[in-house]
Amino acid sequence: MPISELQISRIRNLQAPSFSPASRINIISGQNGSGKTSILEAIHFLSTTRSFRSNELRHLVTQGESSALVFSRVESSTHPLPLGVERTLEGDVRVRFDGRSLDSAELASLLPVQVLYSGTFELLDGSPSVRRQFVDWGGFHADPAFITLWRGFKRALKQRNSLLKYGKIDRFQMQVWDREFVSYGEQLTRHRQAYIARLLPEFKAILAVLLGDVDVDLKFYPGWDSKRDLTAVLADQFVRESAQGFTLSGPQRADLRFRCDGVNAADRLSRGQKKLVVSALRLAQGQVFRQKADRPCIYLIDDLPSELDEPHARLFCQFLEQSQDQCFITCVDPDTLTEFWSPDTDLALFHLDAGRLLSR
Ligand SMILES: Nc1ncnc2c1ncn2[C@@H]1O[C@H](COP(=O)(O)OP(=O)(O)OP(=O)(O)O)[C@@H](O)[C@H]1O
Repeated sequence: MPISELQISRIRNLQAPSFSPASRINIISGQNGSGKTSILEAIHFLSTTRSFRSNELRHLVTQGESSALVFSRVESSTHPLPLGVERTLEGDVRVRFDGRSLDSAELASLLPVQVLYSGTFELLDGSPSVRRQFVDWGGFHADPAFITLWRGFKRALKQRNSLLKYGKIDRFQMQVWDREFVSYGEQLTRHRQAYIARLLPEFKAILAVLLGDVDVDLKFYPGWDSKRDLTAVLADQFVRESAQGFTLSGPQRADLRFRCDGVNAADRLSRGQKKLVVSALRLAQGQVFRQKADRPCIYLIDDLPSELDEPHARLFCQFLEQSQDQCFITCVDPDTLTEFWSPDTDLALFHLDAGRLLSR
């Protein structure tokens, strides 16, 4: 569902910009500190009630204000529908869509976003939790059952960990949570594996175009030795877990492993190559989403030209153009980017000056 109208209030330095984005490509230019990334953050906030740059709301909310608000209209098969998200520093969250409240899962499913920004490299060299989030984004959008499994697993893990942490282990209670942990954990893992199996050919095909001869191998690690039964793994590690006070193996330790020429890809690739690998992953993720859901995603791409030479930036833009997704792309100088699109692509240019948005 593309966004056809946006009104942003009380986010960073933005001076209440209100605009009608193009259904396909939106290029937002401006000098350093003008607020380009903040526009992307505002759209991310609309889709998730969070920033992608900071876990703390107070950084997103304009200094001296007490809440952030983004109002929008999103296209539906008939007419644009209103969607508004507001969060206060006191902790209240209000999400209203077409006259009713949405929970976070409904909101995420309404407006799926893919983000590429400087922190995106973490997908290759950051902590495993970043890669699990990536896999789980796919699992969540691939199957409505996923969220129930994910929540069930999280609950079992939390209960197990609290029993282990407080030391007085009631064996009967532990068995109950072990059963839940294994049952949800195995189902969750099957969904994750199925998702990666679908993603992999798309990722490889995009990467072959973007990176040419450099081959990057992607493998999913479920979080324990997958040749072994998870129940047996829990039984074997119980004494060590009791000593350490938390669950050692299982889907909470799942990861993706990227290898290039037999070594960790993060240690081998240049920054530009890393950006292309991460872009290929995000593009592949959007492609798999579209095949399944038959609707586009929203891409938020911060400073697209940085790290990329002109031919690679052009190739990347070609993928975006073919995708039919709605894209918001920031850059300092729009001149290079504007010539990458075919004349019939719905394209809008915006320029930001100290938080004020001007159409170009
Ligand atoms: N909570 C806040 N309240 C008010 N202003 C803020 C707040 N947080 C950040 N700012 C300011 O808002 C601006 C936001 O910059 P942003 O990162 O969006 O700029 P940008 O155009 O993406 O810059 P660059 O090209 O350097 O990446 C900065 O000038 C920053 O100092």
